Amino acid sequence: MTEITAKSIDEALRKQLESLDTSVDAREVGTVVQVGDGIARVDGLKGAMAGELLEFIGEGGKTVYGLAQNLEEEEVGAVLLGDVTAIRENDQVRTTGKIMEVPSGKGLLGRVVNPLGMPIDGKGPIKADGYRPVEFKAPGVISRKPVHEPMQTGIIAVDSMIPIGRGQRELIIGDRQTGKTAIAIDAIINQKDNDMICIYVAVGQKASTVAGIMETFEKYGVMDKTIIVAATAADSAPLQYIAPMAGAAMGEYFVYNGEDGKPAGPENLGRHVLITYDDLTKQAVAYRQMSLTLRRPPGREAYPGDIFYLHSRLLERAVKMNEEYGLGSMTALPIIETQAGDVSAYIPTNVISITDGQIYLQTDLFYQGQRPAVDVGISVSRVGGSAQTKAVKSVSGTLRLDLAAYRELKAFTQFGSDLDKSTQDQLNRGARMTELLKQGRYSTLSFEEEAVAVYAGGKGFLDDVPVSDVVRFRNELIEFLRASHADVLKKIHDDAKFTPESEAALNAAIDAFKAQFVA
Ligand SMILES: Nc1ncnc2c1ncn2[C@@H]1O[C@H](COP(=O)(O)OP(=O)(O)OP(=O)(O)O)[C@@H](O)[C@H]1O
Repeated sequence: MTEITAKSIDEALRKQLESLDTSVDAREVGTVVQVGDGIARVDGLKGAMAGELLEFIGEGGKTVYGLAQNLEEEEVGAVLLGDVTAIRENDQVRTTGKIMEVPSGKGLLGRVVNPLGMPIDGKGPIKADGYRPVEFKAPGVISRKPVHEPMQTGIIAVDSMIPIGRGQRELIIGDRQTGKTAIAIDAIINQKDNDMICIYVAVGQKASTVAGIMETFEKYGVMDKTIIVAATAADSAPLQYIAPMAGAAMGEYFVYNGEDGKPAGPENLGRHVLITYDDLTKQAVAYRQMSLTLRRPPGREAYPGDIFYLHSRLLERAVKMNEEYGLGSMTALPIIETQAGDVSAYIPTNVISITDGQIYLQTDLFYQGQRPAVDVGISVSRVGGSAQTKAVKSVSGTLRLDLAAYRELKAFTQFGSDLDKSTQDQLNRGARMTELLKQGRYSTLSFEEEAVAVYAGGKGFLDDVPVSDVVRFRNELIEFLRASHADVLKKIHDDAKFTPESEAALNAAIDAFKAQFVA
């Protein structure tokens, strides 16, 4: 008989353990100590990670998911994402070992989903190609490329003076009811005939508004390449908080994967995505609500200290990848609502400093009938210039100057009526150029049409057209060119710039149009 020693016991146990071939489920289990206002305090989850998905087991085994937010010494503070009423004190909570993910893939195109990726459009289940984390570390500079391709919005005022490039983050900012959403929607509608995939994230809007937007997209034929992620005003604060990140995650699938669903690379090109966050003010308010109920210390305007980090983390995810990573891009158009034009409030200044430029919309202009109400004097695009099409760029320089001179002179000449001819000419030109920038909703133009419109103004073809007829002149001129001089438009489109030949042909065409235009 062999002698039993500590060593032999140790060996025997070791052998037995090695022969076991089941994986060990090392999830922690804790209990709810307190629940209310959509948040829960959980005891016993020492190893929970920040942002980890927690599984709450409620009444009758019903599972509700939550997000671990506050990691304290004794407890974890979590926000609940589902049916809050199903969770009571002493219910079990398990860690899942992963951070929150949303379904992604082509199956989501044409659908309206909530921030968890569940369909809310009544069109049946969604077949996802995979899952992506809602929090994703933005790629570093080494894998990026400077922004260089245009992202046309089809709006003359934006494309000519505040050009946006693929991969850029351009803020749309203004008071309520100034046409912020209208610009974002027109930009999506303008992607109808190109390779752009669009995502519209609605935060804290009415469900009826979201339904209206879906109908608009369907009407203009872009819904099949668009995903609408909606956390409506009736949804809980955590859902509104997560919505922009969920939308970004759904977009990233297309940027980082090729057409075949495999990772993008030099041979397998990534796709282009346009994402609009409508709006980040409401997301910030939802996050503030969450943070206060979690008893985080309030900072400026009662927002938590990491609100800047929240928005910068989100907007850094807009990218233009380089050749090695498949050249995909994600362009972000965040929207921020200001109160009485106050851009120096906390959230507006934060987002202004994060983005690559902003489109300012002004209430005064809106009510004067200047729509879109873009204040071109203070709107900027910091990187889009290098992405602008040459045709538009060559005509927009004079437009900017004409408008700047006009603004200055107009203020100055309000007091006197005796004007010399050159001042009068500048005022006339400016008034027409300002008029030229007026554009109705859902009437986006291609870049060659925009270039032609600005060209006509800059070359003085409008100088003898009454100001009240300028918009009609522009619209009819474009119709005329489309109908009987499509070759001129096509030439400008193909060259992407004005050549002496196309200019001569265009001048002749505009003259022919003017001869039959009745003012
Ligand atoms: N270019 C335009 N031409 C005519 N009407 C416009 C134009 N742009 C916007 N509008 C009208 O202005 C109103 C406000 O537009 P929109 O809802 O886009 O503004 P918003 O700033 O997003 O508003 P909210 O503060 O409600 O989010 C709408 O009725 C819209 O139809």
